[in-house]
Amino acid sequence: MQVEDRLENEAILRVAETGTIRGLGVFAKANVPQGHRVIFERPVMSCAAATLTDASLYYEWTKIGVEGQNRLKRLFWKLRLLPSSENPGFYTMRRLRSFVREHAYLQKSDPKKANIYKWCSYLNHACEKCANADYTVDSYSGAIAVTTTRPVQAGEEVIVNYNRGKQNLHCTGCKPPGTFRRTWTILRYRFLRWSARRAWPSGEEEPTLFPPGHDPMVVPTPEGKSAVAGQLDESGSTDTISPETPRESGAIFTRLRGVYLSMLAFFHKRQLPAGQDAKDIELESENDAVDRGNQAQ
Ligand SMILES: C[S@@+](CC[C@H](N)C(=O)[O-])C[C@H]1O[C@@H](n2cnc3c(N)ncnc32)[C@H](O)[C@@H]1O
Repeated sequence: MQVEDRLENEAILRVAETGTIRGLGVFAKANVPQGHRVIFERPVMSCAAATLTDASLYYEWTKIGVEGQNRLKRLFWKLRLLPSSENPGFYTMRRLRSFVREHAYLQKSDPKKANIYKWCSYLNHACEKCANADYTVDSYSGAIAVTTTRPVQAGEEVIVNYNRGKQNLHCTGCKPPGTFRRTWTILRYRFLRWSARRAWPSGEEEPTLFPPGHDPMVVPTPEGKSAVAGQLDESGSTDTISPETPRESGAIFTRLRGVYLSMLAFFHKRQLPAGQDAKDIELESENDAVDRGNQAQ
């Protein structure tokens, strides 16, 4: 096997925003030939798949402790709004469960496990025809390998076909969503990411998807030189993104957040008994109360 055959994970991939309803995705930093193993990794978290509603996830989440939880929060922004705690409450567990449902791959061990991976949990779905890679999960160790099924160009998204069970994702390649659904999903998604970024305590370094000093555009080559990954296409295709293009504007999202909070307060107020004022209602206060109640039991 040649040295370049072993380049995988961060050596040839990066996680970036797709600019589509798929949210974040995994992109190739260099041209990858067909049949190349682009990802090989072990789970960063694992729990019993059939028991997502019972103690398994709770056990795993508390077992890794606050430090482990913070490590996962660095990898997955969707977890960042959750409090790190050795005694997570109802709300935390509910968010965690939906995260696992969305991001886990099944390991066919006995009992079946739901595994979260650093790279694979960012892979998006496409139909068999449009997918450019395939994966296998080792039923013993849970290690996952993703291999390209056709050549992938630098800047192209690595996509696999994983629509199974109850997940009902469309292939955005050959079945693009309608304008309304696309706009709504992208806005909602960006708003959530922006909130997650702001939720990180000020003064602490904001978590990134890459280690410090890592330049996602520079691809290490086997000879020890560095090659700059090819620029992404300018065709406006929704399947590729330009890393230089700033995609988020703080002002717009501040305004959107204001509108969103006013809407929440308005609907909340309608549900209150007459005379009670809703102006002090804070986001998630209901869930916090459930959390506290749960912990008190
Ligand atoms: C394994 S995660 C992939 C990472 C995810 N895109 C993110 O930003 O965290 C799977 C989730 O990505 C989104 N997704 C993946 N493929 C999609 C597709 N073809 N169309 C719409 N959403 C997709 C769905 O929300 C799905 O639940």
